[in-house]
Formats: sequence, structure tokens, C-alpha cells
Amino acid sequence: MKILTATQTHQLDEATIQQQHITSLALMERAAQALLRWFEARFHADKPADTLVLCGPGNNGGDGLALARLLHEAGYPVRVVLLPADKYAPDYEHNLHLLPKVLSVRKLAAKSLPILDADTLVIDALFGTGLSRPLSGLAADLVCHLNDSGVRVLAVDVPSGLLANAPQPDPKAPVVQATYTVSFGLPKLAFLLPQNARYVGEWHVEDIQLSAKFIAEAATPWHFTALAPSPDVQLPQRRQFAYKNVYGHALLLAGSRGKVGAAVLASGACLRGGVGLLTVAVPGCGYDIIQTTRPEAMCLPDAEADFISVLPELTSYQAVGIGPGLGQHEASRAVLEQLLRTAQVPLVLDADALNLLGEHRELLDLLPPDTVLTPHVGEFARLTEKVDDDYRRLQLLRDFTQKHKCIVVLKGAYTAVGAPNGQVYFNSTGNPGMATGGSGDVLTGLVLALRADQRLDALTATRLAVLAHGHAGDLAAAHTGQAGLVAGDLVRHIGPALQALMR
Ligand SMILES: NC(=O)C1=CN([C@@H]2O[C@H](COP(=O)(O)OP(=O)(O)OC[C@H]3O[C@@H](n4cnc5c(N)ncnc54)[C@H](O)[C@@H]3O)[C@@H](O)[C@H]2O)[C@H](O)CC1
Ligand SMILES: [K+]
Repeated sequence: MKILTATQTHQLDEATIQQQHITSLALMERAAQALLRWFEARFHADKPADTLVLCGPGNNGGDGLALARLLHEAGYPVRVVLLPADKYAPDYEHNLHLLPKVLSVRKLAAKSLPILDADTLVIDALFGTGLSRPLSGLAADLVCHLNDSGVRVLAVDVPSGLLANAPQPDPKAPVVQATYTVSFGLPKLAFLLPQNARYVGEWHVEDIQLSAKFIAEAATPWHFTALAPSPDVQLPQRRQFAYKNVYGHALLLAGSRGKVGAAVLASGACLRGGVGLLTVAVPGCGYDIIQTTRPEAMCLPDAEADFISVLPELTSYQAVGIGPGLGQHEASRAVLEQLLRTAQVPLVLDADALNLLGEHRELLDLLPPDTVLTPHVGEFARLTEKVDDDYRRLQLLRDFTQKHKCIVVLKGAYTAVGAPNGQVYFNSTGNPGMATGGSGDVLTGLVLALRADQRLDALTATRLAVLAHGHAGDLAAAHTGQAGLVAGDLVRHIGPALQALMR
């Protein structure tokens, strides 16, 4: 699913109107109907005692007016407050005239900000994608009043004051802190960034049949990898007569004294990820552990007891993963360097392999094309630079993957997969329960399994692994709850998660 800019979103509206031979007013009515559908599904069981619709002067306000009418017709108690302006959008004017006369409609004045009771539900239809400058004056006062009141807010399209796809030009200007945001057609980039979570709240996208042709042709680096209604990336069925070579033989280098658990988790995920064969290279102290916990895997113990010091001979493998629990011993750094210099097969680098790269950045020039790196934000900062702004971090991600021709999985909520051509794919699955030790090791094992799979290209394999990892987390959390989720639960749910991604 593509993510478009505010400008492209306006063009998309125009294209929809032209291609479908409808008026802009009819498209606004569709948007309002979609909002009503969401509203009824969410609130039918606990109807708000009071719904206050705040309308700005543009089409976002027009959506609000149309929704106020529909809510009134559906029997909800509704009040409307209008933000005064020099000029109003034509469809706003039209919907204002369509409001039933019995509805309470008043123009906002500085001295009479609306009274907000705890059980009021506010609909924020002040500004949408047409926001052209930070909020000021009466609009800013109203938004501060709203945020201070602590009432529930449903933002129409975007929380007012928030730009859809760019950082806030004035960090001091207020932005609506919505409880819910209901948007149209496609998600907005702003929804996916941690720095905006407190404004966006729980977000949803409602279909309003926007032009599929325009969306297909639109150029954008941003994508959202959805699981439903059908997965954006799919795993081919296993063939009845396929040999295990099709699924590849993977080599995993992982573990050091006290961190052999990382090797256990990553190897479990690799096996559950459908790899044909798995060999795990561990320090001597990990031999019995791997042989006992993962009898399906072969094990190569290192001569050193506590860390990995020798790169195994590589000719039998279709993919190699390195990093979980590896430690940062100089001998292990040398193994990493030798791997980067000699490997002829896909590589997956995680955890301490990334920390070693960060410490020895000259090694970045050795990365073979399509190598997959799986840093969290801290590890990514060590590879690039520390930044506070999420938009800036996304730019660094695109620069890094294009410069090094690699794939970076930037882990977090909405994990971003950056491709060598600069495209970025945000993941839709997963939950906060996955912020727990070992979760990343599981992802590494799963990426490794799918990189060894001879049927998949590098980007598809990586996106599939990220989608399945998050889905496994969602399936697991349904049993354990988020707090009770541990990384081993993810491994156990990889099978069903991959099954849901089957073509
Ligand atoms: N496909 C869709 O997404 C649809 C979207 N719709 C809705 O339309 C808005 C976008 O409407 P637009 O008229 O372009 O912009 P806004 O309503 O967001 O605001 C424009 C309005 O406000 C003035 N303005 C801008 N910034 C400020 C400011 N900081 N202070 C004061 N005034 C400001 C500007 O000059 C204009 O007058 C979209 O979000 C959807 O909600 C359609 O209804 C249908 C389909
Ligand atoms: K809004």
C-alpha cells in the first residue's frame, strides 16, 4: 500500500472526481459516510452523551459538517462549533446550508471557548491535509483548550495542526492530541512516526474508493506493508516434490558466554521459518546447549570456549547470519571481516555484528550487495548518527541503504524496511509486548531462513520475515497478553504466522 504526500493526496482527490465523474461534494459525502460507519461500529454500544463537532473553514471542516448532519440523522446528540475565517471552501458552505435547523450551531469567539464535559466526544474537523502554516490565534487557543480538557477526540483525516508528511515547522505551535484518527484511503506518513504518537492516537484508514489508477501511477518512496485483507507480500506454497535444497542450508554464527540464549532463539526462529537445513556456529560453551535445545540443527563448536574466533568453511551454505549474542571480541570482529570479504551468499547482520560495524565503519565498504542489516534505533545511530527527529532518521535510512546497496530493517513500532533503491516499507504487524529481550534474535533467525529460501528475492524475503515476525507477536500476545510475552513465544507462533502469509 502506498503512502502519499499531502500534495499527492489533493491530486488524488482531483483524479477521483474526474475519473469517476462525481462532484467534490459527492466525494466529501463519501468521506462523511465512511466516518459515520467507523463511528457507529466504535460507539454503537456506548453512545456518547454529547458530540461536539469543531469545523475549520476548509474541506476538513466540510467533512465535519456533513458528518454532523449524518450523526444527527442517525439519532446522536450533536452540537457544531465553527471556526471563523475570512473565506470558506465552497463544499463547506454547501454542507453548512444542509445542516438541519434544529442543530445547535455557533461561531467560536475568543471569550467563549466551548465547555467540555468529561463525557463529551469532540470531533476535530478543524484542519486536514490543507494545513499551510502552524496554528495561531483563536484556532491555537481552541486546540490548547481541547488538549487541556482531557476529553476524547476523534480527529478527521489528521489531527489538526499536524502536517501529514513533514516535520512540524514550529514545535511550539499546538497540535490536537487525538484519541482516534480516522483517515481516508491511505495512511499518512506522520501516523507511523513515534514522535507523532501522542497526536495521532489510535488510527484507522477508511476506504472511500479513491482512484486506484492514480495510486498505481503515483511515485513515492513510502509504502505500508499490510496483512489484511490480503497480505501485501506472500510466501509461495511448498511444492510436493521439492527437495530441501530449495529452502536452503543456513549458517548462523551466534552466542558468547552468557548469551548463548540468543543463538537458541535465532536458531529456533530459523528452523520454524522453514529453512531446509541449519548449522549453528557457537563458542565451545554453547555446544551442549544447541545440541540439546535444537536437535534439528547441526552445531559447530568454536575452539574458543567463550566467543567465536574462527569463520567456518562457507561452501555448503545458501545464506549466513551473524550477530545475536556474538559479543565484540577482537577475534569475532576478525571473523566478521573475513565473512564480509569472502561470502558469496546472502548475509544477515544483527546485534553485535552491527555494533562491530559501528566501531569499525571502514567495514561498511565491504558489505556485499543486498546484505540485510537489522538494527534497532540505537544500533542504527551507531552506524550513522544520533538524531532526534524521526523524519531525519528516515532520510538517513534512505541515504544509508542507497550508499551501501543494502537492506536495513529499522526495528521499532512500524518497523521500516529500507531497500537499496531508496524505497521504504513500513510494517503493519506487531505490538508493544514484543519490546522484550530476544525479540530481535528471533527476527534475525527468521530473516535468515527466508534469505536461504531459493524462491524469494532479498527484499521480498525481508519484508515477509518482518511481517511474519510481527504477526507471530500478535498471535502470541492473544494467548500471553503483551506483558507476559517472551521471545520464545514468538518462535512458537512463527509457523501459524507464515501460514497466514501463504499464497
Ligand atoms: N481524499 C480525501 O482525503 C478527501 C479529503 N477531504 C477532506 O479535505 C481535507 C483537505 O481540505 P482542504 O480544504 O484542502 O484543507 P483544510 O480543510 O485542511 O484547510 C484548508 C483551509 O484552512 C486554511 N488554513 C490552513 N492552515 C491554516 C492555519 N494554520 N490557520 C488558519 N487557517 C489555515 C487554508 O487557507 C484553507 O482555507 C482533507 O483533510 C479531508 O478532510 C474531502 O472531503 C474528500 C476526500
Ligand atoms: K482534523
